[in-house]
Parts: sequence; C-alpha cells; structure tokens
Amino acid sequence: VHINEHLFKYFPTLQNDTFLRAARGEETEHVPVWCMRQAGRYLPEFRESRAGKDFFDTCRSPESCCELTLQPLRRFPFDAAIIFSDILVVPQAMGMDVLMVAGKGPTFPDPLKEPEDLQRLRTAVDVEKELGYVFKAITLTRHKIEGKVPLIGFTGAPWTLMAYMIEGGGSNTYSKAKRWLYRHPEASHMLLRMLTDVIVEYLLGQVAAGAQALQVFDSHAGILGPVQFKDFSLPYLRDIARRVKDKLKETGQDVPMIVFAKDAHYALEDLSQSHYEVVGLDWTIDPRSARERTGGKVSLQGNMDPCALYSPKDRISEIVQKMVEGFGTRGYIANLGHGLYPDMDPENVGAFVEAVHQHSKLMIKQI
Ligand SMILES: Cc1c2[nH]c(c1CCC(=O)O)Cc1[nH]c(c(CCC(=O)O)c1C)Cc1[nH]c(c(CCC(=O)O)c1C)Cc1[nH]c(c(C)c1CCC(=O)O)C2
Repeated sequence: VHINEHLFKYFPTLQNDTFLRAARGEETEHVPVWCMRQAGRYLPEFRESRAGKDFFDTCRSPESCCELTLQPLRRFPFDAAIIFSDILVVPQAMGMDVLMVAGKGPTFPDPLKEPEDLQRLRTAVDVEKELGYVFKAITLTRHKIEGKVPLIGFTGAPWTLMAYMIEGGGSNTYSKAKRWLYRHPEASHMLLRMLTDVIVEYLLGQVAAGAQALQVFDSHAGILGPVQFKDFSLPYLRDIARRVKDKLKETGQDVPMIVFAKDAHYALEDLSQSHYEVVGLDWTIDPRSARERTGGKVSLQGNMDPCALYSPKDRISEIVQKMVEGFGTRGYIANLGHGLYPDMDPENVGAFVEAVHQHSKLMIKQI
C-alpha cells in the first residue's frame, strides 16, 4: 500500500503511551480510558460540524474526519483517539450503495438478496483507490494530534458487515442475514472470505497511514449463538489478526489489536485465544468473571453500561471505582460497553474519564 510519503514521515513523538502499554499488559501510572463513539452527536461542536452535510461525504473529507476526531480530545483527557469514519465504508468499497438516512440509520437501497447477488460485488478491490480517503484522514490526524495520544484505526468484522449487506440496514432479528447462514452456508462463507480479504488490506493500509492500534467491531456477534459464531465469525476474526500481524512482523511493526464482539460472552474463552492483544467487552459481563475466563491471556477493555452516564456524577464515580476494582489496574483499558448516545451529557463523560484516572492512580500507588 502506498501513501503520500512526505506526509507520512516525521510524525510527532508520542507523549502518552499509557493506552499502548495497557494493551500489551505492561505497567502504567493510571488506567487509560477512551469511549466508543467519543466523536459523536453528544458534542454540540460535532453537531455543528456535521450540520447540513451528508454523513458519507463527511467520511470522505480527511479535513472533516480530522476535526471530528480531535474534538473530544479538546474537552477530555482521553488516552486514545479513534479516527472518525464508519464500518460501512467497506461494503461501499466493494461496490454497494450505502446511505445514512436521518432518523433511520444506515440504509442499503439494493441489499444482497440471494447468492447470485454476490456477482454484483467487486472481486479484486483496489483498497488504495476505494478507501485512500480514510488513509489520508489517518495520516492528517496523526500529524494534527501532535503526539498527545495514540490514534486507533478500525473496521467492521466480516459477519457484522455481511449482516448489514444482506439486511440492508439495522434490524431486530437479523433474520434475513441469518437465513443465509442456514440456507446458503457456502455462499455465506464466500462472502465472509471476500470481506476478510478486503479488511486485511484495509487494516494494513491504516497502519501504513499512521494508525497505532486497530479495533475490529463485531457489533452483531450477539445475534449469533455459540455454534454459528464458531462457524461464521471466529475463524474470520482469527484470520484477520493472523494475516495483519504476519505482514506487520515483516517490517518489525507491533500494532496492538482489539476485538470487540458485542454480546458474545459465550465466546470469551475463544476470543482470548484469537491473536488479539485486547478483548473488548460489553456491559453484560461481570469484570471479575471476564478476568477469570480469559485467564490473564489478554488485556481487557470496557465495559461500563453507557446508560450509567445518565447517573449523577458521584454515582458515576462509584460505578467506575467498582469496575476498576473488578478488572484490576493491569492489562486494563477503561471504556463503555458500547458507544455513547446522542442525548448524553458531555459533563458526565468528563466525570467518567476523571473517575477512571483518579481511582486507578490511587489503586496503583497502593500496590
Ligand atoms: C454498527 C456500526 C456502525 N458504525 C460503527 C459501528 C460499530 C460500532 C457499534 O457497534 O456501534 C463504527 C463507528 N461509527 C463511527 C465511528 C467513529 C469513531 C468513534 O467511535 O468516535 C465508529 C467507530 C461514527 C459514526 N457513525 C454514525 C454516527 C452518527 C451519525 C452522524 O454523525 O450523523 C457516527 C458519529 C452513523 C452510524 N453508523 C452505523 C450506525 C448503526 C450508525 C448510527 C445511525 C444513527 O444513529 O442514526 C454503523
């Protein structure tokens, strides 16, 4: 993957590597914290920047992505930034139309209906050509962040993207997509393989552009049971981590990878042995049992119920304290169990970040 050479070189020196050390299970002075959807509509400045513009046009503007990524960092002492983009840029790169409809969410006007529809997808995707705008956004943001914190790149997982491509948008049951798994297992595996190939190139391109960590979102893992997850999601998640790491090793690069399979508590043991350094957790898992079940093999990330941010600030602090005690301060990255919602109070997000830093500093001093 080629990128604009003079933009890539001479990135500012990283000043706060707490997040990267925690991802590798190393000692830190405090527990690092960031929030999924930290660049989002709960911030008035985000709503203002996004106003009147198409969502995917915004995604295609490196300057807009950079600005939206930096906004939460100006307000809160987050220990990491995540590039503003979307998981659905990958189906777009494969030739599908995706629109963001206000009040409805992502919409595919022409979803995949039957296995024949796979012929509509691009077979050899030129990732640089189709997704180069994301790489540009990452390189620009890595410069503009001035080394304050590491920049996380991300992708949707193959199953989650397949679910959107067949369902045509969000759904309660994902029964159209699951129908494929039961009725067209061969075609399902073919689609999942196609997605995996694009995702591997996409993640490698993000690292080449300047991403310092990578998160794979399997947001719809929970709709699969343990049997289907083992068959249709886990092998591809593993394949992605192995292929990305093998390639990065060739150039001596070490980029921590996070897997977030939402509601897939049944797969926790498997996920902790899938070549990812970090397993992200939703709020339905108890921190102590997550530690026991992953047996110190990985770092953990999560998992406060986002709705706990509706609590008064002193209550947020108590909830955070219990959570940090449950996970312990080593090999732990604090986060929410899913993204922030648009109606959340930025002040309470600040209280969350502060509580993580404050409680964890005290706990680490006592060790
Ligand atoms: C499932 C999924 C999507 N996109 C994403 C996921 C995986 C995470 C998860 O499980 O939530 C990933 C995503 N989407 C966005 C980010 C940016 C980085 C960050 O976390 O701050 C990330 C990491 C921006 C966004 N992506 C979207 C927004 C909100 C819409 C806007 O800005 O206009 C943002 C900030 C839109 C989006 N994009 C998607 C949905 C379901 C929606 C919400 C639609 C709605 O609520 O109307 C698909």
